[in-house]
Amino acid sequence: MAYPKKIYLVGMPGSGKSTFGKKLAERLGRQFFDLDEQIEKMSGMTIPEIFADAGEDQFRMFETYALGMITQLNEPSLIATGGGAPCFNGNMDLMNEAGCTIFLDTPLDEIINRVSNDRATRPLVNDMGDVKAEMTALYNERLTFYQQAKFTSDSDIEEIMSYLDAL
Ligand SMILES: Nc1ncnc2c1ncn2[C@@H]1O[C@H](COP(=O)(O)OP(=O)(O)O)[C@@H](O)[C@H]1O
Ligand SMILES: O=C(O)C1=C[C@@H](OP(=O)(O)O)[C@@H](O)[C@H](O)C1
Ligand SMILES: [Mg+2]
Repeated sequence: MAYPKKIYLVGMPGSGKSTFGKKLAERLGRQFFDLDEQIEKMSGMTIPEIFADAGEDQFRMFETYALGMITQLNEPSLIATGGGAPCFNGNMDLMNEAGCTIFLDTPLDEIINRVSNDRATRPLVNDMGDVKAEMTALYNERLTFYQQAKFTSDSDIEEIMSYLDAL
């Protein structure tokens, strides 16, 4: 059977959605979209600029709009979402209705290491004082959304392919 037309990766910032998403899209032979890149193209601003100049609420509006646009495209695609995308404006329901959602469940310690080395491009993390404590709190807040994904994996491409093959 054909794979779902839309496959979305969800998970914490730093879990590897953008990096792993490209690999998985290649393996599936389908188009890859990074939601943040689409927002940057659409707005003509970088993600840090949007947060600084327009604020997070405006960013969330752009994010939901871009997600809707990509979801409506007819061709099959793999979409790496931003870490907050599933947690606002009913986006998780939209993704679950439109296709298949996969939670990249990278261990929190690994996520904290990665984002600590990579703060400038991540406005949410850049504003954190105690990254470890605040990332842990964010993870606990968001887990309820991420757990609504149809499948969970720690970026194991073979495990994910087996799941998709069995659909
Ligand atoms: N499997 C991996 N092993 C080690 N580092 C990784 C891995 N995947 C991603 N990274 C690094 O972690 C950071 C976050 O990855 P990214 O793909 O941007 O995550 P996300 O899109 O979920 O925020 C980047 O610096 C990236 O190079
Ligand atoms: O977790 C978040 O709210 C965000 C995560 C980022 O994407 P990544 O998860 O790809 O880093 C980006 O959408 C924005 O900085 C907000
Ligand atoms: Mg990303």
